[in-house]
Amino acid sequence: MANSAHILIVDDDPLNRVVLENTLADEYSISLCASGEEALTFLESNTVDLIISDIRMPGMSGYDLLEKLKEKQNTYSIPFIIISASNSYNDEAKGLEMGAMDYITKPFSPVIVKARVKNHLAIKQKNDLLEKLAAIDGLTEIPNRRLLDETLTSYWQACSKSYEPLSLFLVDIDYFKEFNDTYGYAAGDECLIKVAQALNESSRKHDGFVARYDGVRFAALQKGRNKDQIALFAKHMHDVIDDLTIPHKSSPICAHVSISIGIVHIDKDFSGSEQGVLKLADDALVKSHMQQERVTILSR
Ligand SMILES: Nc1nc2c(ncn2[C@@H]2O[C@H](COP(=O)(O)OP(=O)(O)OP(=O)(O)O)[C@@H](O)[C@H]2O)c(=O)[nH]1
Repeated sequence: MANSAHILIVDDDPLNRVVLENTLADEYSISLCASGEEALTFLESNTVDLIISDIRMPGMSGYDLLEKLKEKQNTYSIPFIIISASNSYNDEAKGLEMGAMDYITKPFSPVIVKARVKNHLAIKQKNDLLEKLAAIDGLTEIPNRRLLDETLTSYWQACSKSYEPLSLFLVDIDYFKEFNDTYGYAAGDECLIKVAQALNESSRKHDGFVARYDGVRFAALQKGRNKDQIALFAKHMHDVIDDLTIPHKSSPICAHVSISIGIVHIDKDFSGSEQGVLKLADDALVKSHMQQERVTILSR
């Protein structure tokens, strides 16, 4: 990231902006804003890796800007460096306590600014990697249950506000215990990886989300689709897994690995909780198993 990192400089003084830009432009891509308000608007449609901001600016101060950024999920983790003419310990302490990563006083040494920026970008890169790893399932390398819970909450909030339909799928690999017993646990792992990757790829192609839910079950989310489209997507999931043609000689229902699907389709009724919907999807999956249906869709 370091060489292609994008840095936002916020300062009302044009000369300060130019000096900082000249200090960093050789190594990074730089954007400039002349006020906190302008920076907030800029960040609504742009992503940056680090922000360097003055404190005292007309209108919104650097502290106010920092406070606003800390309130938003998409900006709270951007490293924020304060650059200020004030060498008061109180100002420095206030900035650091509010979550700024560093405090540099003006006039500054270009070498020191460069070194500090480089260090903070390296820390951010490691934090981003850790965050990514914490959201990925170790075996299948698709999103894990933690990311599913977060994504379900954000889809749930968005759909209940916009009255868009939301569908939650639970997908189970059929007779997987028998698969492990027949082919061995390592082959079982390989099968899980293939199924997970296939479901993930097809779901991403259709603007959806898939995660490993537990053991051999996966959860998928789709927004804004009516019941017919959902039934069609479930058929597509079956086709994708059928096309893998992974032999399963001990399955009583199919010569190769197959899946069962339970779906809850929520059309406007967002009462209750996300966890309640997961339970309903589980009920739909149990129904699919009991009635030997490939798909069960419950609506509410
Ligand atoms: N190889 C492998 N097996 C796993 C893993 N996680 C869970 N399993 C096994 O998957 C099997 C799941 O069994 P069940 O939940 O009973 O499901 P099933 O045999 O597919 O039965 P139905 O759900 O009725 O189709 C268990 O035997 C688990 O030990 C894993 O990461 N790797």
